[in-house]
Amino acid sequence: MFLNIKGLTFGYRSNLILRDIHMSLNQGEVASIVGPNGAGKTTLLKSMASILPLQKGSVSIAGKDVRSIKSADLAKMQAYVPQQAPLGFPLTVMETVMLGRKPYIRWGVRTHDLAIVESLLSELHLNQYAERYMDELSGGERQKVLIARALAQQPHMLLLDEPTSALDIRHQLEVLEIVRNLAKRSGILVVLILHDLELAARYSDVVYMLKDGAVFASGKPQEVFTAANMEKVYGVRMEIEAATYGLKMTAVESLYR
Ligand SMILES: Nc1ncnc2c1ncn2[C@@H]1O[C@H](COP(=O)(O)OP(=O)(O)OP(=O)(O)O)[C@@H](O)[C@H]1O
Repeated sequence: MFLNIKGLTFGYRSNLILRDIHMSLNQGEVASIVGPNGAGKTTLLKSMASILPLQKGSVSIAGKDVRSIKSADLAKMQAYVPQQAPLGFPLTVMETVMLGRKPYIRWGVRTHDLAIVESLLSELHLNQYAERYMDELSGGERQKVLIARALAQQPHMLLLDEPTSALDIRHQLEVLEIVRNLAKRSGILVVLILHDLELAARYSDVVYMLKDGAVFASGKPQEVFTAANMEKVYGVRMEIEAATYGLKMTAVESLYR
């Protein structure tokens, strides 16, 4: 297993958020973390990314405890894209994506770094924005640039917090297809937080469904997205059927009325 999480428990002050999480993920897999608002998805992803300190339990990557990996090495192994990133001082799209190369750049930008950035801008159809400043982009365009920056890191593990929330349907599919191809082609482990469960079913090999900070169900999409699980976790009665591309889920009624 490439990523192993054992007994991860985390709290903000006395408030327990994650309870005894166990996860095992392989390279080349696309895994989604789903669950209702406040279930602990972002807290879990930040714990995986070593942004939050480990309080209890362990996280290991390629057999190594993350606490024993130097932060410069960790930056080459994993890339994390938050829901929203602060803009900071003004940078162009090109400069922002180039920041992803930082862990590899010692004395200056090489033609190799430039080639990687240019190929990502082209793959994500961002070339025409290369010289634009980040605050001159739409929310969706900015989200794609942040994904390009993460890919420029050439990580073994890509952690994306709701990468499609600001994107229209065409760009949602574009981004998810790019990351899925990357997982399959380059053997990267991709972990996504997704609220759109049909997209999660369509693009994930494995799904972790959280409820109140614990893993309620995990496995293949069709094993996790059952009407019984949806009712218990989301409090919504749903009809779920197999579709050409994954699963079709229709909310029948909320149980809170
Ligand atoms: N910095 C913080 N300090 C204290 N509590 C926090 C902090 N960040 C998050 N929380 C709390 O932790 C819980 C889990 O938050 P988290 O952001 O992990 O949930 P989530 O499942 O990602 O939610 P959403 O779907 O709404 O993004 C929430 O109750 C939230 O209020």
